[in-house]
Amino acid sequence: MTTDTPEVLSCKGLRKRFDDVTAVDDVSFTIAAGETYGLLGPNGAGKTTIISMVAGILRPDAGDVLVEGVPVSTRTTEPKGRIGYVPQELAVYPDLTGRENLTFFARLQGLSRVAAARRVAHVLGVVGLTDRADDRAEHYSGGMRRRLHIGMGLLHEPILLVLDEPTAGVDPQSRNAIMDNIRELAHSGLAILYTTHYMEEAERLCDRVGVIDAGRLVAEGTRRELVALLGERDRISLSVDGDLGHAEDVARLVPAVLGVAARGRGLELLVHDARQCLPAVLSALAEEDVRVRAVEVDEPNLETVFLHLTGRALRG
Ligand SMILES: Nc1ncnc2c1ncn2[C@@H]1O[C@H](COP(=O)(O)OP(=O)(O)OP(=O)(O)O)[C@@H](O)[C@H]1O
Repeated sequence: MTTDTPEVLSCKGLRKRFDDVTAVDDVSFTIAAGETYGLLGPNGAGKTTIISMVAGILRPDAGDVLVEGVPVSTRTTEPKGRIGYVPQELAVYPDLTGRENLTFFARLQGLSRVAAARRVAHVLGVVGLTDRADDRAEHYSGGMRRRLHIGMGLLHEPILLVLDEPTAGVDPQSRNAIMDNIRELAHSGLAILYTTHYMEEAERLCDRVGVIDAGRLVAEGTRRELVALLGERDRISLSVDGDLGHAEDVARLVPAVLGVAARGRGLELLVHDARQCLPAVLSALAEEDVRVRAVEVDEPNLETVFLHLTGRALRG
């Protein structure tokens, strides 16, 4: 890589241990301007630890974070000023209006009264809260509070926006609004680093995805590139009655089954050829009195990729 590459963020060989837990193990990736990069992994995989190091809040044991080629460290303010960091915990004052919340942070960042008012009005528009700007935040929905929170990360005009599970705990409609906001921000040229354990979000929103498992980046690429890692493999979804753990154990023993994960009220199976192996799966389950209510053969998705790479489900 040369110094004039268009990468906004470059992480090289990041490592972090907490006592005897290796939270992040040799993670490297880059994000270009206008690109949305998703870190996808289950709870505890190390996503928050990675982005805390990117945001300069946590010092890596090894490795570097560079923003436009300039190292980020916990001791310096530059180039942290180029990063908008939106952590999981909401920092919204409920008894202030949306506009007052943003103005408070804009003034803390040293903007004059006039400059703050102008910037806040712009950010309220970006996050779609102009109509409700003068209502107190305590009357906002969870999704609106999240968007206000994202707005706080945009006040200082960052070039890199870092979002830690920004849709956690919001309803599907608000989730869509948040994702629309993020897409617009990427179109405007921001580089976006996004963490999620929702496969659907990563698939819809991210140009490239880094799959994180137990602190390691186990694969990286576009959705198409990641699915191509599976080769000629199919995904079978089964809805079953009764003991899901037992059904999972039975399915795992069928020779043609490459991976099994319990999900919701059913099982996801990774197989070589669904049509060929389905009879064996169904008869093995029937022999063990597992009742199958529905069978679907689907295109592989990022969940299947995760199952293939780790042998486990992304989420239960
Ligand atoms: N301050 C800390 N002290 C000790 N262990 C920690 C600390 N922070 C994180 N860990 C551990 O490091 C690992 C990675 O945690 P991290 O929060 O980065 O995962 P995550 O992928 O962001 O999960 P989640 O989606 O639940 O936030 C976990 O095993 C966690 O328990």
